[in-house]
Amino acid sequence: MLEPIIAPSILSADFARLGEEVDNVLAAGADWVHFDVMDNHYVPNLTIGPMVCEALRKHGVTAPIDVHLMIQPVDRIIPDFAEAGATTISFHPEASEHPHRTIQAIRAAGCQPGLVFNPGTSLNYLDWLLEDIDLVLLMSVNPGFGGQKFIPSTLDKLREARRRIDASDREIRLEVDGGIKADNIAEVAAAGADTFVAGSAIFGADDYATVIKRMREEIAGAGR
Ligand SMILES: O=C(CO)[C@@H](O)[C@H](O)COP(=O)(O)O
Repeated sequence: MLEPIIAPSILSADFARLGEEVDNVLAAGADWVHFDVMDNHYVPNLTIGPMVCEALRKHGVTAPIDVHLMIQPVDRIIPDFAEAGATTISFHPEASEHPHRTIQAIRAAGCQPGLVFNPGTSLNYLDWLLEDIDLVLLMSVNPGFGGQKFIPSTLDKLREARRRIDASDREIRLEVDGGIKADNIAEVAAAGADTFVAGSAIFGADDYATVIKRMREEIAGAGR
């Protein structure tokens, strides 16, 4: 099992003070910055794009930026995000007409490709794509908004994704996103996740360091 990664979703940060918020959450012990891109087409909300990613890099953010594309079409924005400093770029396979081509485009742009699965999307896309990606992201809410409740069937799906990843000899991260809190992160870790996105649970806390520390303790105690 890979070392756990905590990736706060900046969707729940104060956008008026984004650079400071990202600095604070990284200083509080976060590993990655989770960057949610919504287009008001594939999902019913509109957020941020490559210019904001580039602005965070110019601000001095050196931590990995984990870009989650909730957009359709997917491919034409990939070079822009790569140039803006994205580390991983994950997309929803059903939003791309040619998911394998999209994965190749992300890799060719110098980023790590990931596939994202909505609660209702089958893992069957992994049958022929797992060996080409570096990250599997399971949504534990329907994408579009922060602050939603964790969907419990994600636990079985995580176990199935873990089984598939363990059958591969490549290093592939298993990320989970949606309704992750200090109170449920242990069961999510026990089900096989190694990378944890949390928005409201971290940015809604008075003290980011305390909640991140508690999350790490819960993960460590989960008997992974
Ligand atoms: O991608 C999304 C929502 O579409 C997530 O990254 C949320 O931003 C997570 O927020 P919380 O459920 O942790 O508040």
